[in-house]
Amino acid sequence: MTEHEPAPGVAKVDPILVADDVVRRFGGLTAVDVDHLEIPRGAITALIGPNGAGKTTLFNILCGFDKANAGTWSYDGKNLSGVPSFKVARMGQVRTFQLTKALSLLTVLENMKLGAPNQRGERFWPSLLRPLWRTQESEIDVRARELLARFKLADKAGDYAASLSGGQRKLLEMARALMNLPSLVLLDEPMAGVNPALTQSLLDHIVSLREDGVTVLFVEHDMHMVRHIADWVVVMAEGRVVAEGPPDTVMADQAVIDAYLGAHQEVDLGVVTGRVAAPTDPETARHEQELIEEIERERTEAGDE
Ligand SMILES: Nc1ncnc2c1ncn2[C@@H]1O[C@H](COP(=O)(O)OP(=O)(O)OP(=O)(O)O)[C@@H](O)[C@H]1O
Repeated sequence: MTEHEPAPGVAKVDPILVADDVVRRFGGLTAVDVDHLEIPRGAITALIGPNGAGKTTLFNILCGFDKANAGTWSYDGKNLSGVPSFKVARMGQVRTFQLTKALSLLTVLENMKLGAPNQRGERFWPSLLRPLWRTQESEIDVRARELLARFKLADKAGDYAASLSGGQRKLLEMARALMNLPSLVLLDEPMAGVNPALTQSLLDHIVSLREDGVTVLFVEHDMHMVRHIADWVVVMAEGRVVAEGPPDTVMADQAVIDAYLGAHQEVDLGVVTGRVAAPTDPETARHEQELIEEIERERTEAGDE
């Protein structure tokens, strides 16, 4: 990946995501203070670090779910600073987001359709061009069902998402992100709250994304979880990137061990923790609500026909 020893901020041959001088403060607390970070294209990168290291905050900034106080970041050479998350998604960089209460009241198939790009959000034109809209609808339906089959959720298509187990929800979140044909997928603790049997299946799906040419960046609290699948590991502590490199090199790095042990995480290391729902920026929440209302209208129309 590089001719030099891996060090925080190391340059990559072909980065897909580049961040510079990104700072996020909450009152007097500096949650993120990253000088320079490059995410390699076509690889699986894990963002790890102890509790409170700033991983989630940085992740949310990179995909437009939170705003930084300072800094710039770009995806595929396009500046993303200040771009809201649903526009970031249309550019091909998609994050998974946890099933909110509203989304769990939709069926599994409807959840999948919500992940499709450039359709309902721009609905004036499609409604004027109804036949075209219908073609797009059936293409979306086919893609959704193919992905559900791949993620072994085909027989759940008509079930409410609320009825899925924790692990199945994680599979649905990942499958839904793929509706957007992304080139970069950001996964927020994909293994959190998942039983060991499904963890292996989730890990396999992450590896299969890379095989499809998709770049993956995922946040993980448990550093042992990443050893098997990450090509590259970025370690954060106290808002900063303290180390990066291949998993085995990083796990043996004294700065990394100190960061974890210094934060008194030794008891927590093997634990897969449940996470709170990711925050939603107001614009994305409004967009999501509009989509839900439209699905509900379509359900009513279908019932009337
Ligand atoms: N909305 C917020 N308001 C105030 N402080 C916040 C907010 N979000 C995060 N923080 C603080 O910023 C710091 C970084 O938090 P962040 O959630 O990014 O860490 P993390 O590395 O993802 O930790 P974890 O593994 O526990 O999820 C913490 O001290 C946290 O308390």
